[in-house]
Amino acid sequence: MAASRLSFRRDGKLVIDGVDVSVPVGSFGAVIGPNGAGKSTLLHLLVGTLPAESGAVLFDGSDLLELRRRDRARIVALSEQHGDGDTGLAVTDVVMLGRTPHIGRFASEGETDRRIVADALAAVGMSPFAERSFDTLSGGERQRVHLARALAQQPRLLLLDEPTNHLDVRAQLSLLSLVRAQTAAGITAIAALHDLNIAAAYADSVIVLSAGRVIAAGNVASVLTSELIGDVYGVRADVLTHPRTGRPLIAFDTT
Ligand SMILES: Nc1ncnc2c1ncn2[C@@H]1O[C@H](COP(=O)(O)OP(=O)(O)OP(=O)(O)O)[C@@H](O)[C@H]1O
Repeated sequence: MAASRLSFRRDGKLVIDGVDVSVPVGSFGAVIGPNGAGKSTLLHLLVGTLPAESGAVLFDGSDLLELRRRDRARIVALSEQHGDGDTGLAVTDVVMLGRTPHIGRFASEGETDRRIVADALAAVGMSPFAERSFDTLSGGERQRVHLARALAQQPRLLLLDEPTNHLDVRAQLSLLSLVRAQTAAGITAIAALHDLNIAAAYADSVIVLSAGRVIAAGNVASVLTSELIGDVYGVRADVLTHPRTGRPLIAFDTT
């Protein structure tokens, strides 16, 4: 996946300013950066729910931004943390919405769609909640249903906006393992993350956004240095090496 020169303006102000993002197929890219840096906006540009002012998103030979909505939705899905007011739907129906781009215009869901939805719910550990009203779920349960809906869409490019938000530590690790399993199966994943240690532990590459611009990008170890963390977030941190994985381990200075 290679996005180039993406720009987006709000109230005349560039909030995404000529951004290039490249994430190899079948790998996991983390987008990090301070509040308001433009991470969510960038994901929305990639999935086409916000219109880019300029730029292209090349994936498997086509520019996703040029595709019709339905065709694009067969390739790229965004698991969001917001946008879930009262739906009045059962959990299984929310996840079935992910099948919309695959179901013929005048057709209805079939056995295959129901199996894919059941598998997606099982993958996120939400099968026991299938018939519950989505509106009664906790924040973490909703987050997992959002992911199930994106998985049911069977995208080749999976975008996740702060997917670990609301999740307890075990649910966080299991979600990231699930993303890792997806990339091992050839899916390309891009997640906006706040937890730098989660990014360091799971991502293959990191893209650092600040004020709508990419200020660093590359593999985790080369990008996540104490200098960069200091520059971007204005905090002090030592970057250690995880004793078993060899990946960066960030210890914030709280003294
Ligand atoms: N609906 C909106 N209307 C006006 N400005 C917005 C809107 N949504 C976002 N913005 C602004 O656009 C900029 C980028 O926001 P965005 O949500 O993409 O940042 P982010 O990096 O995802 O932030 P966070 O880490 O806080 O979730 C911010 O300055 C934000 O205030």
